[in-house]
Amino acid sequence: MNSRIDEGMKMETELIREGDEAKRRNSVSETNRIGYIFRDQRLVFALIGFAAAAIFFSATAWPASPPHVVQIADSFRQDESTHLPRRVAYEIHSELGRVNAGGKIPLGLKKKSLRIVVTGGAGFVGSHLVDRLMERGDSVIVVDNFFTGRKENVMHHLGNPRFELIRHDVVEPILLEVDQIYHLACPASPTNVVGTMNMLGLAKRIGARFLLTSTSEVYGDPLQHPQVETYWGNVNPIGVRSCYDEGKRTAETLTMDYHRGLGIEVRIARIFNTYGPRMCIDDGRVVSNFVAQALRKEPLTVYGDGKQTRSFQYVSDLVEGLMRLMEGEHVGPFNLGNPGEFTMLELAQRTPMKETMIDKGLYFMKVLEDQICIEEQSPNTMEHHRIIATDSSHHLDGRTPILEKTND
Ligand SMILES: O=c1ccn([C@@H]2O[C@H](COP(=O)(O)OP(=O)(O)O[C@H]3OC[C@@H](O)[C@H](O)[C@H]3O)[C@@H](O)[C@H]2O)c(=O)[nH]1
Repeated sequence: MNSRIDEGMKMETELIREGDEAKRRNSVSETNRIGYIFRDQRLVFALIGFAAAAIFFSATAWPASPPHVVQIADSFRQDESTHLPRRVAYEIHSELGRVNAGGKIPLGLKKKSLRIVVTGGAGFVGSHLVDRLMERGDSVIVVDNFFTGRKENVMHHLGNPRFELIRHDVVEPILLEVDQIYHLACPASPTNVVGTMNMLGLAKRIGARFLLTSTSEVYGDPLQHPQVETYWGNVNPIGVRSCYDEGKRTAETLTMDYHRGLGIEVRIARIFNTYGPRMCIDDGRVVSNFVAQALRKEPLTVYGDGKQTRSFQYVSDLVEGLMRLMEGEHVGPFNLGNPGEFTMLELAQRTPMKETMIDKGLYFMKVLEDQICIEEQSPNTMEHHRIIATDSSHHLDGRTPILEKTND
């Protein structure tokens, strides 16, 4: 019995000794670890490493609120045309750094190229816009049904990997992934409203910024001169061209409704008479008519008494205006035109005819009876000056801009 107790005590003493031994070993290894850290200034190097990493990450990380998002918020405060916040999806889109439509870009970073669809991009104005966007380095999709547009206008981009051409009528919906939509396609028919709805639907679905090309014709036969954007116009709802005027007015209404109701980023350009290369010779406008008639040595058809006035802008000025409008912050209608005004008689007199007309008496053929003439149309371009800084070299005061450029 006693020997069993002795044995137990012995085991207990041994266990205690082993425990002490283990503790001693642990404390020795702890001392070794601490010693290891302090040896050869390892701790100093580790601290320097942490500090460097912290500086690097804080310098390269995106700010919590990127500059261009701040700009959108600022512009919202300036924007009196709406009380709704702007499209959230667009801002999120921007935060991802995939698009920067006019916002500030972080210092040192190259501006991202955009994916842009231009409806009616094979037409007169559309093709010039496409040229500029391609030149800027963007990826451009042209959607055109070629009713009035021509493939030749954009042929020179075929084969460029940043360019796509789709034959499509916008009265049918289309799904594309883009950052911006320039909606130029618009026949003078009631279907233009359907096309606009489809493209607004696309803008809503993909969170793209939408620019509607409207017209000075929304002012109808204006009672105010020159026309400011706040003027509501004087339009005949049942005239022969009313489907165009009223169609564009409805398109503007829809555009603003999509903006107010769904927060879509929208721009509206009210375009005044424009001329330049690639104009359709048979589009019925006064400039192309006069040029065609001069070339055919026919009398110029001056409608009415010829005292009605128009302003004419060169197409490159218009394209510049469209792009600045799209990239800028102005929501709501914006006149794009040239402030210089002419009567149609003056325009006819300025059309170079001398070599082409046999008899000076054939200069003008007045069509007096049933031509309905809008008396005065010219934009109030105070804002236009601010954003476009008009190029006076393109004022229509003679020959070359019309004849040379429309013939190339
Ligand atoms: O052969 C002609 C053609 C037109 N005209 C007159 O010239 C003036 C200008 O007529 P245009 O057909 O060139 O065009 P408008 O200025 O009325 O509208 C044009 O330019 C502005 C755009 O927004 C419109 O969409 C576009 O149709 C009108 O008073 C018209 O009666 C002529 O005297 N002779």
